[in-house]
Amino acid sequence: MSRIKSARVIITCPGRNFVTLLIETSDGVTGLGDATLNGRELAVASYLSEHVVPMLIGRDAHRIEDVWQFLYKGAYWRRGPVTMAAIAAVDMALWDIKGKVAGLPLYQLLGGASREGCMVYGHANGRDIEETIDNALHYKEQGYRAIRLQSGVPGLAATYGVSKDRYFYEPADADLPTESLWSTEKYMRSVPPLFQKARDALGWDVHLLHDVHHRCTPIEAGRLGKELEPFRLFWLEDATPAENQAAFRVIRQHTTTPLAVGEVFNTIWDAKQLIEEQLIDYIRMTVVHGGGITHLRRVASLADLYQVRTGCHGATDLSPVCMAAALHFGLSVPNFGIQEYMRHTDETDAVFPHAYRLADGMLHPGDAPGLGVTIDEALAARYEYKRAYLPVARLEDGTVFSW
Ligand SMILES: O=C(O)[C@@H](O)[C@@H](O)[C@H](O)[C@H](O)CO
Ligand SMILES: [Mg+2]
Repeated sequence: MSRIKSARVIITCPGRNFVTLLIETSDGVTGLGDATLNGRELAVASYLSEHVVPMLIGRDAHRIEDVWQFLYKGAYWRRGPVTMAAIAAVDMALWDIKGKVAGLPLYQLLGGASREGCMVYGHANGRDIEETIDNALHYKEQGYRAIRLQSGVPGLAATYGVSKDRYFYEPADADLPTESLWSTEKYMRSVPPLFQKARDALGWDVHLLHDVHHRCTPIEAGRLGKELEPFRLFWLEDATPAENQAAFRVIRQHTTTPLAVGEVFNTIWDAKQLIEEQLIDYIRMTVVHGGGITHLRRVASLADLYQVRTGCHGATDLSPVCMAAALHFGLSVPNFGIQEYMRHTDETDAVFPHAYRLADGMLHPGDAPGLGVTIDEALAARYEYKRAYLPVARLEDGTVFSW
C-alpha cells in the first residue's frame, strides 16, 4: 500500500499568487494540486495546512474517492469556495500520484481520449472596438478557432476583461481593491456594434464568445442575447449572477444565444437546476473551484444527460497545475465543449514546467505520467506572496455592484 507520507503547501508569486499542494507517498511518488482562490489565497492555504494535512498523513494514497468523501462529508460544513478548493487540491494531487504509479497520463485513467485535443478560446481585448478586433485578428492568425471579445465601454474608465497588456490579463492588481464605475446602459449599447464589426473583420469561420461577468439582470441579459443573435455567438457567459438558478429561465425565454455559467460555482448543487432544466448550454466550473477531478466528472456526467457541455474556466488565476488537470478531464469526457485559455507569463511557466501544448487552436495535456506538471521549488521560493485583490464595481450613484 502506498501511504501519504507528507503534504505541504507552497505559496509563490511569479507575477501572480498561486497556492499549490504537494503530496508525497511512502514510495517517494509526488503529486501536485492547485489550491489558488484569487484574492483569498491564504484562507485556503491555512485550511489545508491547519485542518486537512494532519488528516491526510498515513492514508492510502490510492483511495481517491474515499479521501474525497472523508474531506467533504467529514467536515460537516459542506461546500463553499475555500473548502472545495482545498478538497480539489488533494484530489488533483492524488490523481497525479495514481497516474505516475500507473505510468500513464491522467486522461488514460479517466477512460482515454475522446478527441484529438481540447479546443480553446483566447481572450481578445482592447480599449475600443478597433483595438479589440485587431487583437482578435492576431489570435486568428495564430490558429485559434474561438475568441472571446471584451472591449472598453465608451464613457467608462475601466471594465472587466480589458487590460493594459493585450495578451496578459490580470485583474487582481492591487494591495487593496480598486473601485471602478459601472453603467449597464452604456455597456449594453456597446456590445452589439462590437460583434457586428467583429463578424465583418473576422468572418464566420471562427467562434466568438463574450463574458458579461454577472452584470446584467435577467431581463437585460435576455435583451442582450436577443440583440446578439444575428452574430451567432458560441456563448454568452455569466449573463446574470447565478445564486438564483431560476433566474436563467427568464433569459432562456427571450433568446437562443447559447449560455455559459459557473466559474464561481463550487459543487454540483450550484448547477443542478440550471442543468436539469436545460437553462444553460455550457458549464464553466473548473477543477480547482469545482471540487477536483472526482467531483467535476460527476458534474459532467449530470450535464451530459441534458446535452450541456463543459467550458472550463481558464483565466490566469488557475495555475498550470489546474490547467493540466482540466485538459486531462476535457480530453476524456464525452461532453467537452471548449476550454478557456489565458496564457500565463513566462515567470509562471518557469515555476511550473508542464507537458501541455497548444497546436492548431487546441490544447493537449501531453503524455507524461500523471498531470504532467512539476514545480521548481527553488524558483518558486524566490517569489514572495503579494496580497492582491480583484476590483470592486460601483454604479454611477455609488451603489456597490457585481464586479
Ligand atoms: O472568464 C474569465 O476568465 C473571468 O471571468 C475571469 O477572468 C475572472 O474574472 C477571474 O478568474 C477572477 O479571478
Ligand atoms: Mg468569466
